[in-house]
Amino acid sequence: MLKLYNYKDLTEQKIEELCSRKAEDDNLIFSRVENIVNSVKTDGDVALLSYAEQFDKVKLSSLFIGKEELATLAKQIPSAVKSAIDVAYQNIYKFHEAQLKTEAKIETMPGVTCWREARAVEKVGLYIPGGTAVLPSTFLMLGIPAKIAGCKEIVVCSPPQSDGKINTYIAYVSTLLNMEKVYLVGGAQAVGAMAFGTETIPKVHKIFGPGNRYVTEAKKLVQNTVAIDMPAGPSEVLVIADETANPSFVAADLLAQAEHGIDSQAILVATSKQMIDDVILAIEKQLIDLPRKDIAAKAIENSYIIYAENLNEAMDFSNAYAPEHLILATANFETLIPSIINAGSVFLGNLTPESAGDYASGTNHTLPTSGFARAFSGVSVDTFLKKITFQHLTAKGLQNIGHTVEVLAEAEGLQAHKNAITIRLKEC
Ligand SMILES: NC(=O)c1ccc[n+]([C@@H]2O[C@H](COP(=O)([O-])OP(=O)(O)OC[C@H]3O[C@@H](n4cnc5c(N)ncnc54)[C@H](O)[C@@H]3O)[C@@H](O)[C@H]2O)c1
Ligand SMILES: N[C@H](CO)Cc1c[nH]c[nH+]1
Ligand SMILES: [Zn+2]
Repeated sequence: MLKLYNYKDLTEQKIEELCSRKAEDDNLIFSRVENIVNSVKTDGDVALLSYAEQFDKVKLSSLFIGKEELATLAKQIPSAVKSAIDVAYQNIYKFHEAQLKTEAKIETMPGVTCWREARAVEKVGLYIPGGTAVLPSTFLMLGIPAKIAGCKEIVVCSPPQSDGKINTYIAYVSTLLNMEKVYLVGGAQAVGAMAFGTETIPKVHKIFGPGNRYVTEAKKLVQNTVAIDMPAGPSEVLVIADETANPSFVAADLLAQAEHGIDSQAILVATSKQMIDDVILAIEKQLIDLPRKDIAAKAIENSYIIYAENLNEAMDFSNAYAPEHLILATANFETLIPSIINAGSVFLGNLTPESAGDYASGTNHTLPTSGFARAFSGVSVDTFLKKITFQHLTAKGLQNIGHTVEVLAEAEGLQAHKNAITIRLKEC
């Protein structure tokens, strides 16, 4: 069961260790991923077909499913799921569309105007996980902002099913997003394929999407060649609970992330010892009925509880940990918001389950894990855009700024820089 620590007793070193997310086999995973990515780089499709046999247990006759077949598969989904996907699509679209903003042009000096314009990354690769659970919700979370941003070429990779096809829900989302095809490739090999290109899979400029440790390690590895959204690995949740929390709700939220995989993290930081006992009991009770109880139990075993004396201490730990998801299971959540420094996405109060954001409220569920929330944001329309700066100088502008640039260029000993100003000033 969950290990329990008292925040007051934790040394700096212990806090670092609790926040590190290191695993004993990290080096092994890295070297496996390196081998996979290198063999995709050298052997292309041959390697992809061989990895599909090895990891996905399928002999593929084609590395992709085209638009027509996707449409046929999409027709097979039950109407209740179709309606739920449609609602999620609309909410995610609405929230992300509002992120498109035009910036004002700024006149920094009379006649000197500077501004930024957004342009979509032209070729993007989306990874849709499909190992232990197929995640059509991730397809919505990546495909919708990519479309809103205006990306020209969208390459989609997801592991094949054992029949060599793709899940019907994934097919339905691909029709909603008007995708041409879905490539049947998973894991580190999918990341390698999108980074270097193969005979079948186009090379992209930026790779997006979550995945297991293999996928995430591969994304980190290919960064010399291609940009990535962020490291978005095994799911994490940190719940801060005080005496106003509902222990059954807290247990449900912890288990929701624990069921993603045995390497998920489900951390409770509570300010009441009674609450801790009640949450542990509720976890034991709820686990019994979960189809993925073995996975969830293992993840819970790898996680821990911290007793903090007050909400400030709890928030200090949370900021050090930088969780992918932070749930404030307290009626007093408003007062805590200003002290949140590091978190991927935050869920406020006792009636806001993380599952709402995972599927349908509108926010993006592709979020930084392993402490990367200290420096990265989750996926948004911005992640698919580059901001290009522009400037224009009139004759007046050149006269106003000229002397400053000449002096600075001189100070740096860069005469040609200075001349580019002087030669123009002579003309106006
Ligand atoms: N951070 C986020 O935003 C976010 C969002 C959704 C999901 N997730 C996480 O994504 C992950 C999905 O993992 P998954 O495994 O279900 O699907 P996945 O698609 O990420 O990985 C499946 C692939 O992993 C590869 N693989 C499996 N075992 C391997 C081995 N021994 N050696 C080499 N490659 C191997 C195979 O190619 C397989 O197709 C979960 O950990 C989940 O928590 C994170
Ligand atoms: N919790 C995951 C992000 O860590 C996203 C997800 C997809 N489906 C269910 N949950
Ligand atoms: Zn989830």
